[in-house]
Amino acid sequence: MRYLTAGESHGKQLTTIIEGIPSHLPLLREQINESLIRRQGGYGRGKRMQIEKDLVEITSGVRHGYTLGSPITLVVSNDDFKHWTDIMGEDPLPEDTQKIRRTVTKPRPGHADLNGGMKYGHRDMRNVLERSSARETAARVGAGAVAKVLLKELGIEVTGYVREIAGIVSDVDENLTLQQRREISEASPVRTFDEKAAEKMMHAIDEAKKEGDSIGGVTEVYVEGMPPGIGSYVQYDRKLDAKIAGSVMSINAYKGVEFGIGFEAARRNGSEVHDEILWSEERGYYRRTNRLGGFEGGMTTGMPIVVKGVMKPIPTLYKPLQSVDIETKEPFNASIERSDSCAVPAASVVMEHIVAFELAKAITDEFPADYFPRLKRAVDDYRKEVREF
Ligand SMILES: Cc1cc2nc3c(=O)[nH]c(=O)nc-3n(C[C@H](O)[C@H](O)[C@H](O)COP(=O)(O)O)c2cc1C
Ligand SMILES: C=C(O[C@@H]1CC(C(=O)O)=C[C@@H](OP(=O)(O)O)[C@H]1O)C(=O)O
Repeated sequence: MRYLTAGESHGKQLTTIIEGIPSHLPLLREQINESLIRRQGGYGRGKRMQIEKDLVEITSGVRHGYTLGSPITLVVSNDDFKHWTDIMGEDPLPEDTQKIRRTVTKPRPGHADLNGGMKYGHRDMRNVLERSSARETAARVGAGAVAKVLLKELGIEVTGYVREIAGIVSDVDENLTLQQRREISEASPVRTFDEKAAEKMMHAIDEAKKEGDSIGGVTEVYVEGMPPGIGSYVQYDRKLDAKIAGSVMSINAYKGVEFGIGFEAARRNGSEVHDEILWSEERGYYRRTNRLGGFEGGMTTGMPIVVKGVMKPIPTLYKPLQSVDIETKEPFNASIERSDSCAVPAASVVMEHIVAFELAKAITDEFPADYFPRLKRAVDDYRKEVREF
């Protein structure tokens, strides 16, 4: 399985092409829309999200509610495009262009503007920001939503939520089931558990906004139902935890990844890190604890996968941060742009879908099948086999 996305933030549309989804998987447009709508929400988003109403059009690969096994194309229109037709059109510019050019020459620290401009020779850095914008995560969530449908049919569920914003931590009772995690976090405007922490987070977002600043945080994804042994220890590039980590790091503004207790492992003895192995007639092999977050040797253990990602504060600030105009080489203080002040709640939805895609890819790599019922039989047989090990 693989996918590509295309589209500029203020261009006509976002397009996702997904390859490798087996045929005969039941798939409805509404299942993708549900994910897209969730991504748009969350406290702290800016005015753009009031303009967009992300709804998908499936233009290939699905017929009468089932996948065909051929590439699936998803299209999400940018409603904002109608305000940008003169700036974003594909036709050559007319002679007298001064009025509509409005080139971006002031790079924002923390965004892709300057490096992208130098690399691609774009002296109008709009050509960079249009594609580096996290608008693209809508296209990625579309791919992840399809992956989630496949996983669910195989008894694997994935959910994402917020653990921390601006240093305010929301604890999660580790005994909560996936369903409980999903219900509680969905009900919270900051997509988290502890109501007191949620209040403080919202206050922090309001304060940041007032001060023209931005804040980051930590999101967590929790997965139930992955069979053990998915991924591999035999070659570095087959380790599934490494693939997930790379994928999470590819989300805009993500700066780090942890599995289970993560960096805390550096501060504990081995006896307080490793998860003891138990067996019962009822459950087969299982672990007393899940501090390693569901991975050993690059493979799933069969315990829930618990992975965290850290999102830096958003780079576009109203508060001045020094930069240099590339035309005049003069210093300037931050250009005022419309922006989110905190997108951590939305990013938790993005991360959920990014992880889901990696998992679906790992499953289809492990059990190659072009026909979904054959894939399901292979996974069921494998579950039985490892249960009897
Ligand atoms: C859901 C989401 C929304 C974002 N919204 C904004 C925004 O409104 N303004 C902004 O400057 N950056 C925003 N970002 C972050 C930038 O896209 C990101 O910092 C930029 O692409 C540079 O990439 P890097 O931070 O990974 O180095 C957002 C990120 C995510 C995941
Ligand atoms: C459009 C989305 O997020 C955008 C991500 C983003 C950025 O620089 O990453 C900048 C903002 O866009 P604009 O410049 O149009 O206000 C966000 O709204 C979205 O999530 O759908």
